[in-house]
Order: sequence, then structure tokens, then C-alpha cells
Amino acid sequence: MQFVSTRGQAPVLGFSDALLAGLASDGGLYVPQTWPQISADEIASFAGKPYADVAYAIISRFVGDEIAPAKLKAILNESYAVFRHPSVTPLVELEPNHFVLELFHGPTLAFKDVAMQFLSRVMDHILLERSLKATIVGATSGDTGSAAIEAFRGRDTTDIFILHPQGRTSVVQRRQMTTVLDPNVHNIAVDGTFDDCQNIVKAMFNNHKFRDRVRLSGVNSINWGRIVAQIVYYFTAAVSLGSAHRKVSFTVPTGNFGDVFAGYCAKAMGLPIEKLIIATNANDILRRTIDTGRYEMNGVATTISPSMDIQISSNFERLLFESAGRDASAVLRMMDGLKQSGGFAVPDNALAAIRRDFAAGTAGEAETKATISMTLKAAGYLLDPHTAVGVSVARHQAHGATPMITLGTAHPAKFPAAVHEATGFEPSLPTWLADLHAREERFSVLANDQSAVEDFISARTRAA
Ligand SMILES: Cc1ncc(COP(=O)(O)O)c(C=O)c1O
Ligand SMILES: N[C@@H](CCOP(=O)(O)O)C(=O)O
Repeated sequence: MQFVSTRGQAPVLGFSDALLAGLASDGGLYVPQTWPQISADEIASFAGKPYADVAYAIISRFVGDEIAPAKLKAILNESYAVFRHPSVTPLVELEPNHFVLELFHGPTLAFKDVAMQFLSRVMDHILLERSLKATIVGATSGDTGSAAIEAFRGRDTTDIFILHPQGRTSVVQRRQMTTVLDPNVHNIAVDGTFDDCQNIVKAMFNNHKFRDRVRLSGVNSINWGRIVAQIVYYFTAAVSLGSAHRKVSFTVPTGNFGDVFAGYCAKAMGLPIEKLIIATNANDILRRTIDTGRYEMNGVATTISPSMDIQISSNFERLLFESAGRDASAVLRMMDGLKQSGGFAVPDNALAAIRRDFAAGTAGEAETKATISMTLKAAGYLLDPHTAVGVSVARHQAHGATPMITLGTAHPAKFPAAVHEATGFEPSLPTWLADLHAREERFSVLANDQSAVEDFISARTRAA
């Protein structure tokens, strides 16, 4: 399997090189050259199989012969053995015909663990085989960072540098990152928003001299290795409700568009998905785009679902590429508009294609809090604020007899203040994190400045 850039000007790469590259050298994102197809019979045969086996059936199609089957199976078995639920990502019925797919049973209590546990092991394997070290960078609004740090801590092949927006994550999210003191872990608090952090990360990838010198690699969902692992749970969830012989819909709390794009990939591979619903908080740029056909930035609002406080939704570029008939020049024009004027118009053909597969809705702050408290009262189920955005939006979608699955992207204990405000009840952390607030923290504060971050990394990485 080969991977092409959404901007059409970077080399076509195999799975391992696409993973190590992170962002394509032309600034685009890698997507598979073709979508492997999974037949209805094979999809139905996933029923009752262990999660790691389904993951192998799906991910091996993208890996091709680059990793020996036994090695890939071992990586997947190890990755999912660390989850604290036997099903890895269980499905819970919230109300008739509406389910929550719990993606937060990994070590850092958010859906990011599902992909990050795989990505760290597979990167480690590729680097060891090539006798290389890499510098991993990532931007986080809270969850990617903690999942990446947990997955990469202590690894000899990598040094990891995570940029978070200072003061804009929950305290639990921050401490999950800053209390990890392994020597290969470096936390940087940036004086800015998540978008500023993500811009610095992308700019470092576009500084080819720096990128090559420190052997830069990324762990945000711009890296195909993240998306490929997130495709799996769309299959396991749909199959447990009767797919491939029954359609399902998904509602996905959305920020950087990686998670919902993985749903699009599952559909492109043959999973019968009726609709993918993009759920946004007050940072509703994606809903406005679906409604109006214009992607228009208007400033980041701070919300109780901070991991979705994003305006530059990176993976939307992958969808634009697909829905514009894989026209890289159209993508280049749109991305240029975004850079020059903070917005662009989605071409009519692409917009029509997007609207066939996706719908979108927004839940504001009051609605999100009301959803948390109502769901606790009515169903005895405690939602985190991100999942609550999804549940609220899903409840407003007419889906008839088609089951609706809302992705449960984080555990409520990651956001105790918001949950307490909504319910008067403060969820406690699981035992392995019980002393989180007593642990020593270590992080450096840097200006919102690419060269300051590059200098910081150059002075510390072992890969240069
Ligand atoms: C808890 C939570 N929910 C939802 C999202 C949004 O996911 P995505 O950025 O893949 O759209 C994030 C961050 O990515 C998150 O951390
Ligand atoms: N919400 C994210 C933002 C980064 O998203 P990613 O999926 O592209 O890594 C976070 O928690 O950091």
C-alpha cells in the first residue's frame, strides 16, 4: 500500500515512511492511494472476535508486507492488553437505539490511547529495525499529549516534545502530562491557543533543515498511523449491532477532525454507515462550513470541552481531498486561502459529496451542562463534557430505526470541575491516578514562537 499527499507534491511513501514522516514534505497529509475493501461477509465475521484480531484484519491492509504478520499481531496484542475493559472499546446503551462507544478505558482515560498505544510500538519497531532515533513532536489541547507521553515514555528510540496551550487544559489533563518525569519526555507550555501550538508544529515540519536534522516525526492525527488505528472501533461497534447487514450512524465530538475522518475511512472500506454526524462545541467552524460551504475562522472560544477548542481542523484537509475528487490543486488553493485570509469556499462538487456522508450540529455550554445533568438523572450515566456535546447533538438528529452510536471520547474524571458544575458531583480518578495531584510537575514555558521551540528541542533531542 502506498500513500499520497493531499497537496500532491510530496513523494509517494509506503506505510513505515508515511508514519515516520508524520506530515508530508509539501505540508499536506498522507492518505492511502486506494481504499482497501472489506466484504460484507468478512465484516460480519468480526462479530465476537477479540479487538486485536479485528485491528489486525483492518490495519494489515494498510501495512502490506512492510511488517511481518507475526510482529504486527504481537504489537496489536500488546497495545490492547493495556486497556482495562475486556472489549477494549465497549458499547453501552444510553437510551433506546442510542449507544455510547466508550473509548476511554486506556491508561490516560481518552480515545487517544487507542491509537497512541499502537503508534508508539509500531514506531519503536520501525526505528529499531533502521537503527535510528527520532524526535517526536505533538500539539495538544490536553488529551493527545497525555496519551502520547504515556505511550512513548521511557523509549530509547524517541524523545518526545509536547506543546500545550498554557492554562487552557483541565488540571487533570495538564498533570497527566507534566508529572511524567522520564528523561525522554519534554512538556512545553506555550503562551497561546491549541491552534498556535499546532501551527508551530506544522511550521517545524515545513522547516526542512530542522526537520531533517532532528529527524522530526509527529503524533497528532496528521499522522496516518493515528487515523488507521481509529478506524477499527467503527467496525467493532457497528458489528456488535448487526453490521454488515444493518446500517448504523455515528455522532462524533469533533475538533481536529481525526476521529470522524476515521469513520469516513471505515465507510470508504465498506462499512455500511448511514451518516457521520460532526458534533461541535461553541467552536463551530465545521458545522458552519457544512451549512454554508465556507470555512471561516472567527477566533477560539474557551469552553468546558477544552479538547475541542480548535479552529484549524487539520484533518478536514483529508476530507476536502477525497470529496474534491482527489484534486490536489483544489486543496492547495483552499489551504492557500486559509493561510492568506483565514477562510475559503468549498467547491460545489466537494460540498455536495460532504453533505451526502456528513451532517453537523452544535451544543453550546448551557446545553452541554444540561445534557450531563439530565443524562445522569435519567440514565444514571455520567458523561464527560466532550461526549456530552456528542450526545446532545445526536439527540437532535432524526435517525429513524438506524442505531445511533455516539463516541465516548473521554472519562468524566478528566474534567472534574465541569462535571461538578453540571451535577454537583465530582468524579474521582481511578486508583492508578489517585495521587496525580500530589506528584511533582515539570514543564517549560515558551513564547508562541517557532524558533524558541526549535532551539529548545535542538538543545535536548538525542536524534540530532
Ligand atoms: C475528549 C476529546 N473529544 C473529542 C476530541 C476531538 O477529536 P478530533 O480532534 O479527532 O476531532 C478530542 C481531541 O481531539 C478530545 O480530546
Ligand atoms: N483534542 C486534541 C487536539 C489534537 O488532536 P489530534 O487528534 O490531532 O492529536 C488533544 O487532545 O490534544
